Amino acid sequence: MRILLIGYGKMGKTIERLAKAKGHEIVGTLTIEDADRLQEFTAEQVDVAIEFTSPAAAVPNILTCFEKGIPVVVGTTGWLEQLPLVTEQCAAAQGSLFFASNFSIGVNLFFHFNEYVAKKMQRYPEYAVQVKEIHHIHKLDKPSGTALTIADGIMAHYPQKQGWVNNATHNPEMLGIESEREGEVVGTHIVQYTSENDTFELHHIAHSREGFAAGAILAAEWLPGRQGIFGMPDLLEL
Ligand SMILES: NC(=O)C1=CN([C@@H]2O[C@H](COP(=O)(O)OP(=O)(O)OC[C@H]3O[C@@H](n4cnc5c(N)ncnc54)[C@H](OP(=O)(O)O)[C@@H]3O)[C@@H](O)[C@H]2O)C=CC1
Ligand SMILES: O=C(O)C1=N[C@H](C(=O)O)C[C@H](O)C1
Repeated sequence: MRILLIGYGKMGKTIERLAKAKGHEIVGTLTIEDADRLQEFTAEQVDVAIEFTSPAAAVPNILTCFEKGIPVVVGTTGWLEQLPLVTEQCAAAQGSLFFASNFSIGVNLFFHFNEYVAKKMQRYPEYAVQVKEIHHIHKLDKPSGTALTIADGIMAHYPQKQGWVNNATHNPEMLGIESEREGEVVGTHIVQYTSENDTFELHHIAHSREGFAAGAILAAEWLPGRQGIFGMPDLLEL
């Protein structure tokens, strides 16, 4: 497959290495310096674009891919408040978008078990639930996209929660999401249930970026030929 990499940082470079090892061709790598070059590419030259940039850059890049008819796989986090606009534009342009806050297979299984556990635990009000995420110091968005997906999964089963706050909280109507930035931590997510007597946790630790990159390449192999907005549950049939 001919892949255009929009964003050539930590993720773009990892994806390039794994995609080439699978026999894919990288037709271009774009950074902030040459972002305008996206305009030069056409759907005839590119089978799929993979976008890992920054919260500010993601939506313009997605909309440009729609205009050009280039299917786009997006891993960038921190832009989801603009999902209604993206959804509208995707329908208008008959575009193809695959988005995941986290492309790792392990994290997507974690999402699945998180919902199962939340559904059970909400029957036991003596347990307080909170989410914690730890990432490297370069990360721009807070809370992480993954933590927000985890929070959605918990809140779906806790009708008393009105929303989330980005810190620990004793307010039973809010879900606390703690964010920690530390060194080069790749990505750690924890869901913690605590009572006076005990604590139990669901814990996911990414050891490298290869799991994210491998999932994004699977999505890029799956997306062309499909129209609409898709995510990991579609790909993994979870
Ligand atoms: N969904 C998932 O599984 C994962 C998601 N992420 C998310 O992906 C995003 C990128 O992460 P990461 O690779 O670590 O970040 P980096 O900062 O290492 O890389 C970002 C890259 O995007 C480039 N860039 C910025 N703006 C533009 C633009 N307008 N057009 C083209 N390129 C641009 C930067 O250019 P320059 O080099 O010139 O600065 C850089 O090359 C983040 O939002 C992160 O949260 C990360 C890991 C997994
Ligand atoms: O910025 C990162 O590095 C990561 N971002 C994603 C997120 O915001 O959840 C996924 C992963 O945790 C790494």
